[in-house]
Amino acid sequence: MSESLPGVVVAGLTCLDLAPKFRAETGNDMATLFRPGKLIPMDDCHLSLGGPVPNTGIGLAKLGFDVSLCGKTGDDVLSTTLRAILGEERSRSMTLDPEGTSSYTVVLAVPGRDRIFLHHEGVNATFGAEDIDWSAVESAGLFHLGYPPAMKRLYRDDGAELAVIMRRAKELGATTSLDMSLPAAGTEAGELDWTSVLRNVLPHVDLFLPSIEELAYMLDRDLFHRRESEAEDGDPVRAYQPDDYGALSDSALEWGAAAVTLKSGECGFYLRTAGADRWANLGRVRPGDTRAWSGRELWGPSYRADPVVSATGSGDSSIAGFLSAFMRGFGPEEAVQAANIVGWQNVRAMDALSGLEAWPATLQYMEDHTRPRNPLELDPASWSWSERHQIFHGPHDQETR
Ligand SMILES: Nc1ncnc2c1ncn2[C@@H]1O[C@H](COP(=O)(O)OP(=O)(O)OP(=O)(O)O)[C@@H](O)[C@H]1O
Ligand SMILES: O=C(O)C(=O)C[C@H](O)[C@H](O)CO
Repeated sequence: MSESLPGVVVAGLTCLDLAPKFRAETGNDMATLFRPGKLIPMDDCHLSLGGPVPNTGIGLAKLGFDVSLCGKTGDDVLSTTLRAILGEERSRSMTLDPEGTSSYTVVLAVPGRDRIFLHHEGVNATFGAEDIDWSAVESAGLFHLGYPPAMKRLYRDDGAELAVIMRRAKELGATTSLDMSLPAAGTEAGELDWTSVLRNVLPHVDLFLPSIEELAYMLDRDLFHRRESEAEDGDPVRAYQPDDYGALSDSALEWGAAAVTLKSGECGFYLRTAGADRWANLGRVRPGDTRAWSGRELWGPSYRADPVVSATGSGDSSIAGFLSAFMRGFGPEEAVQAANIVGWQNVRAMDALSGLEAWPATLQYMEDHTRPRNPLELDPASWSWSERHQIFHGPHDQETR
């Protein structure tokens, strides 16, 4: 018998990713690599869709959901390419703005280094409520929006337009989820008071899904810079402490989210949830067992990928995994595992979508407890490991184990 799954609308940033492939022999010493006047011999260029609209949207479609994509492109050759990759059917709900340029990202994925993005905002800067297919939201179970920090109209005026969109989606009965991106330092988004934006927006967001670095940047800039300098040349995510997760998620829950997840790259996926009262106020997609989702603090280690080809879009993919389990009625432990599995599927491929598999295969990976994980060391005095769920329970976790 086929499953009956809710419909989904995914809105927000859409772009074209151009990822020139570096050769292994090129090495990864950045100072030597990027010198004025130099020619770097490259392999072919991987062309793919970028941003949460295609990455999370098509990710969810691969996982079995019927998804409407609400993004925006200009009327140019990048748009023609983007729409050709997307296909006619999926492009139908996308807005075409004849006045603007399409957004693109040049992805510099130097082997063994975190990727660098050269990003052009293009028409994502003017994306607003009128670019959303509200008739689809009326019947959708879930409305997901991603990357306001790279979408000017959504973050200006303390996020007024974003708040309008999230409120309307909720009023139309959809469960709402929101993903972030890292505001670019030194730009308007980077200098913004994100606390005011989040205070305005989070009352209308059920599932808030940023990464640890994004939320630290938005709520505690000193902490963000401290962890960055502590990491020196390594991954700053590794420098964050469990108490940072607790403090940052506290604010997000206090301002109205029912759940906050903090994506943490190789350090895995963290989930914290509000109490039962907030869970009673979800949209059409809601857990069968509200209690299982109330007052939770869980952290699942990531899965070992060998090799990690590119982490581009791993956050978008992990969200597709998390939402997929959530919308199928699984508990929070399984939703965290699904996020880590789909994030892991993602990093095995250059782009955000080619590594992703269908739900039955994903479920099999989730159930395989022998699959190797990356190390995650948490203080056993406050974090306990559950053999049954293969997950850590934190000091704020209210479930009796
Ligand atoms: N190197 C890795 N090995 C295994 N899993 C990974 C790795 N990097 C990311 N993941 C998986 O993908 C998830 C999301 O990654 P990450 O935390 O980097 O998201 P993000 O910062 O939002 O990313 P992005 O903005 O790059 O899409 C992680 O929680 C983890 O499950
Ligand atoms: O990997 C990331 O951090 C991304 O933000 C991926 C984006 O969705 C996109 O593919 C880059 O343009």
